[in-house]
Amino acid sequence: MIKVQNYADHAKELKNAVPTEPVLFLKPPSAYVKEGSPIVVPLYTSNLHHEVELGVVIGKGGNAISQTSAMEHVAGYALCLDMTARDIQDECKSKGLPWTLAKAFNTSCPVSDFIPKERIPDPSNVKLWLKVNDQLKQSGSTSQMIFSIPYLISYISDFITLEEGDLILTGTPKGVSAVQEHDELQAGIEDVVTISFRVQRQNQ
Ligand SMILES: CC(=O)CC(=O)C(=O)O
Ligand SMILES: [Mg+2]
Repeated sequence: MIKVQNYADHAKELKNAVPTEPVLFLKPPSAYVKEGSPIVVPLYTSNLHHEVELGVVIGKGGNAISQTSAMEHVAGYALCLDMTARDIQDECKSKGLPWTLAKAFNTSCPVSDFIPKERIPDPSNVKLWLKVNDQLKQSGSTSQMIFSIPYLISYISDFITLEEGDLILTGTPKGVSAVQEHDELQAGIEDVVTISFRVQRQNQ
């Protein structure tokens, strides 16, 4: 699974520079969690953030994919949460270390069921939202993305050969915040899907 930083308002709220090229990082398959199972907060973080994101599911692999043909490689979408241990990420950033423990731990990527491509005819203009315990925290549109989906597919495939089943998370809009044990996270793509996950602390 490949991840990017892609919304100027989120970069600003974290006091990061607005990226001029996509910032890429990876999550392993063990990061996936489906509804019915909890998001487990690792013992080593005290500042776990939600980030709601549109996920793009690759149907046809390839490398050096052109922007014009990029959408032919898309099978569909998923609504995803990029759970991020912000305290660990800040520490890694200050030391120039990779973000692996901040981003790639078990259950760090809650996902919806697969959404066929036809259900989102215009992925460049869909509304995403996230609530914590019924309180709205994130509300944005993929129209605010810095880099379009065709650009991301083309850019990534120049460095990493894309394979069928790969999932590209396309970045989060502003409004990220810390979650606590027993919180209920609900998120949605307007008129398409909603998901719901409970937060649980890892056992000592
Ligand atoms: C700073 C980040 O955590 C980047 C990220 O994941 C994003 O969605 O933006
Ligand atoms: Mg993210």
